[in-house]
Amino acid sequence: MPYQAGVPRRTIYALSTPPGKAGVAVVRISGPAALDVWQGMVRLTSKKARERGVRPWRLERCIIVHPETAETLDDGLAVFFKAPKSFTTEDVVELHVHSGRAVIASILSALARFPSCRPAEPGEFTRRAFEGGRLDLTQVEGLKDLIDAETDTQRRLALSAAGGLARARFEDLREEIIRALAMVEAIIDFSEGEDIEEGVYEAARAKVQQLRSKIENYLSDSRRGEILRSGIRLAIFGPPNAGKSSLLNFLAQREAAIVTPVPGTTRDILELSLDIGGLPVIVADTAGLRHTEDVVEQIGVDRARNMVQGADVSLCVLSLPEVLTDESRVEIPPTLEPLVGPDTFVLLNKQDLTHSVPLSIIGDRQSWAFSLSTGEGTKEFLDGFAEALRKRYDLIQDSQAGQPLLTHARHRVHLESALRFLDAFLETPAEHVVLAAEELRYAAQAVGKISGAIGVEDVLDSLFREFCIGK
Ligand SMILES: Nc1nc2c(ncn2[C@@H]2O[C@H](COP(=O)(O)OP(=O)(O)OP(=O)(O)O)[C@@H](O)[C@H]2O)c(=O)[nH]1
Ligand SMILES: [K+]
Ligand SMILES: [Mg+2]
Repeated sequence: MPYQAGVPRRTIYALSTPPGKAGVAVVRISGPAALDVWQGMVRLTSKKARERGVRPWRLERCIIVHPETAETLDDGLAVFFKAPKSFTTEDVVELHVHSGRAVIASILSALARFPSCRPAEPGEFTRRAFEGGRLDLTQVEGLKDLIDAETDTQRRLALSAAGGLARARFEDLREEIIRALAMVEAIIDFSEGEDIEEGVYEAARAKVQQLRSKIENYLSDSRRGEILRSGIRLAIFGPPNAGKSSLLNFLAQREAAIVTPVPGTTRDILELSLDIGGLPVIVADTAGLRHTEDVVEQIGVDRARNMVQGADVSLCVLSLPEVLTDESRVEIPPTLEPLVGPDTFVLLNKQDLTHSVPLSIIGDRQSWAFSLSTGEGTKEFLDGFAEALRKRYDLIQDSQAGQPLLTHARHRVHLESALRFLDAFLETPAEHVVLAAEELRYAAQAVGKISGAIGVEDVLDSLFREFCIGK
């Protein structure tokens, strides 16, 4: 339930670690009655600690007792986070206990004895952190992405969002729009009969021009952030029997796809989520592309083409002995030409079947020659390919500067709408200054929606005073 002023909040509790047998479980309690829970259930083990009383932010040895019967439920540790310096910004108590079904059940049912406490709803601790202003929406998303992260890149991306990088950038943007708005508002308020400094409207326009290129800059990230968060979609394609399914199996390190000497083995698309050099990649194996009378195979071929066209990255696998010319050059088979773009990676498989070394590949596409049968050249491919992906997604290791900002489609939607409002402002002639101001207000709101901030009046008031207005 969202926070309502004047309505006292219930204290919530939940097991914050996964249920099951484990060394430690954490039960979290947040809200005004957290200290009552401490008084009722935590008995500090050391006499000294008992004499000192509750000290916030310190992990204390204790036994956990039932608040009514005083029966010992477990032996563990407890910590009190005093508001507002806690995750939720409320008083929080954490009980670190043994993770066993009966222990947890006894503690949760003891907590239910407090009339001011109730079990937390899913995500409610984070929701309180958001309502308490501890986290904005981008941080909430970052936190969720962090928990879901399966590769190093995703972890890094989520961690910087959770740490407030996106929040700070969007907040800056919103404040700058409000500054421009304050300039325009000044014109409205002071135009009648009073002198206003020359060129204020022009200054506001110049500022909006700047902001618009900043936003465009954020938007022109080739959707890197979203792609990295959800996984790079990679399509493996090529003629039948080139070794596409063998490649998928090599990348997955298991026999995921059927491999046979029969051309046309793969028909349906087979997708796997893999970690390639720390990057999340959704790899799709596809049917070999060739002309066929077989209806089923034809469907597979159509699907393969669509897959390649819709993928973020495509990898063309060819059988080296089949594409090598007499002059040791590689020729892309004409049937594949339309699908092989300048960004397509080319893999020349079955190097074990030929003695000649390929001299060049048409164009300057990145390519590797190897043999999936003998393993020759596969390590070089894997390292080089991961490096190429990192380069393509512009990931400068451990540098926040290289990290894309927009990790959710939602961010893009709001930024695009902000851009439209800024454009509308720029198109509004100076004599319609009231309408122009309205566009800027919408633009600020659109950016505010990214972080979940609402209302601009507060910031407006304080910023308004900063402006130098003629007397
Ligand atoms: N000599 C040699 N044979 C290979 C190599 N890689 C794969 N093969 C063999 O080539 C045949 C075809 O391999 P697949 O992986 O099924 O090829 P594909 O491209 O998926 O074929 P389709 O699904 O039919 O389009 C199999 O018999 C593999 O064992 C290699 O590097 N050298
Ligand atoms: K095959
Ligand atoms: Mg196959």
